[in-house]
Amino acid sequence: MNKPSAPRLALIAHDHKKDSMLALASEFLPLLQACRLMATGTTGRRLRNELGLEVECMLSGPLGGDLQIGARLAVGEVDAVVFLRDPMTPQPHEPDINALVRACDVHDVPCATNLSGARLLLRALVALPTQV
Ligand SMILES: O=C(CO)COP(=O)(O)O
Repeated sequence: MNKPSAPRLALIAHDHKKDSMLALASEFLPLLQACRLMATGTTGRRLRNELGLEVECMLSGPLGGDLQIGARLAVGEVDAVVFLRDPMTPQPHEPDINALVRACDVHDVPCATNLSGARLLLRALVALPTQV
């Protein structure tokens, strides 16, 4: 991956939100192709396999993927997060999810947790002068 100054974006979606993430990624494909992407395991593999995006895949969320992204974020290696959470389904790894969102707040990293917020965030990235 050779995009040294590209924004580093983390993409995460719960199971009922994965199709929305794929649709969102299609909508912003040129931007995402220009970003350095990381994702939780299943989300990342779908982005890679279905859209051909280059994505660094962490573990699946329930196995620690959110925590891996949180750890990278805490040391300044993530510029923005799109985390399409499912507010209607209890998650076994709720503490990990909260830890990641908390890390975004602690380190003041923009984090969109629904589609409308994600579109605003991605449009802001598109508007950055160094982008696409
Ligand atoms: O559970 C998740 C985030 O909390 C998402 O993980 P996957 O992308 O591996 O499904």
